[in-house]
Amino acid sequence: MKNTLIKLQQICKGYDLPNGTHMNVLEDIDLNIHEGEFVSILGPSGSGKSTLLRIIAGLIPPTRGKVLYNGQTIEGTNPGVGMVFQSFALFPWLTVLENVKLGLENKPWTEAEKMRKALSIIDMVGLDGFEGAYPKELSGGMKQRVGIGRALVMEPDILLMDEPFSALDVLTAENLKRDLLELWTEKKIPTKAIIMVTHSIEEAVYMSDRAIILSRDPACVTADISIRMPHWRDKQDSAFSSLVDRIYSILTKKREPQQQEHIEEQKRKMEKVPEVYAGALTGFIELIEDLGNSVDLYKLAEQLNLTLEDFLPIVEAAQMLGFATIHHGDIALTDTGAEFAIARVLDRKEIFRTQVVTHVPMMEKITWILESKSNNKMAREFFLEVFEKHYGSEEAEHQLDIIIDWGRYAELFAYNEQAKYLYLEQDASNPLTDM
Ligand SMILES: Nc1ncnc2c1ncn2[C@@H]1O[C@H](COP(=O)(O)OP(=O)(O)OP(=O)(O)O)[C@@H](O)[C@H]1O
Repeated sequence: MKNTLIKLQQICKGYDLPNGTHMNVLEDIDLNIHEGEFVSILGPSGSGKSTLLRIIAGLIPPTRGKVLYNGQTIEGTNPGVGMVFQSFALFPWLTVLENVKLGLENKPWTEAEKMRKALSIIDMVGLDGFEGAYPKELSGGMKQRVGIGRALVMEPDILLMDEPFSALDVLTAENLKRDLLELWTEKKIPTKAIIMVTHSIEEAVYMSDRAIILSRDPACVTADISIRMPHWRDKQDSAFSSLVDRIYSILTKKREPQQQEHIEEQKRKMEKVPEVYAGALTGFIELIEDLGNSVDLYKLAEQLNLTLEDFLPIVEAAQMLGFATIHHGDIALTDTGAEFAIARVLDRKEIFRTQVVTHVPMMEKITWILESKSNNKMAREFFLEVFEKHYGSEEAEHQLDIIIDWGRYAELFAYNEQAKYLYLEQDASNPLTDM
């Protein structure tokens, strides 16, 4: 059995929001990372992937639970990790060499030793000749090479990477992935394990030995998948694409049929809606219909040139509203979805209305409130305050925008953009009546 480098024991993390409520982000995460593993962490946007990585790094403490590194509980920053950030996080006033050497500040090595190690790592990450350059003189890919060099120069046992390639263009990212993988697989670096947060399933399957998949609200580990193909992996290979499909299915898995109490609980909790406007959803359903009603999600995302982050909410919304189902990585329209795709505008709105009222409990509450008011109107601010109590202020704005968009498309209510209030359609003839 391989040595366990990192052990997460029942990690929970929550945040107190400014309005006095509490949001649980991570719940009871148990995870062991072993020597020799390259592990990817995948999950929907906002699920808590970065939070988990920061807890492993000791940059933020868990609310409950423990992180052990080599069997020792971590208090404060984890001495065994080096971290690479999506945004590179370089100091613009320092040269490449100075940025890299920064990682060595706390190492008990002589200045000459630090210099030797820094120059050697700069060479290894492909920046030989750029030691004296400043970040503004470098391309994005080169900046991230500095970011990786700064983490690796510390000779950390564990390299943590938070979406290290997502700020780079595709070719640059591919190039850097190959170079990093070469350092890792050919053991040119003493790193014992790598943990990478990514939105790209393909990247995870290409690079890592294990994919950990998180759910959302709060995040739990829903799957832990071994990736046993030897390097270098061929993305065209059927084993490669079937694994990508499998992970896609897990990430887009429709919720299991729920117990009545659970449904009631979700209603109370005001389940979040995916952040997708009705127009985008409609276009997506039309596209599936044009492609023959059923299509491989992974290939579709690739063809549309969308990242998982862009794509998942659309798929989630289509499932949530009963327009589509996912099976083995393929998305297929339901009968309602197929009917919606070819319906005329007014029929389409009616179908959308039925689906939204059935599947989004919040819609019924909003229309009920508007009906109950004698002037059939209510300020956006009122709903925002209610939403803030549940989601926090930033999320509340997004959620309300989507709910308003869906409600307007379904013609359940209208919205006055200038005066910022919701009102029932029959009031549309006189939208400026006093509130
Ligand atoms: N300091 C904080 N205070 C309050 N909420 C926070 C804080 N940091 C993160 N969050 C919230 O915690 C949740 C998880 O955030 P996190 O960045 O870990 O998710 P993620 O999966 O990495 O997201 P993404 O895929 O979009 O990068 C989000 O809802 C975020 O708004």
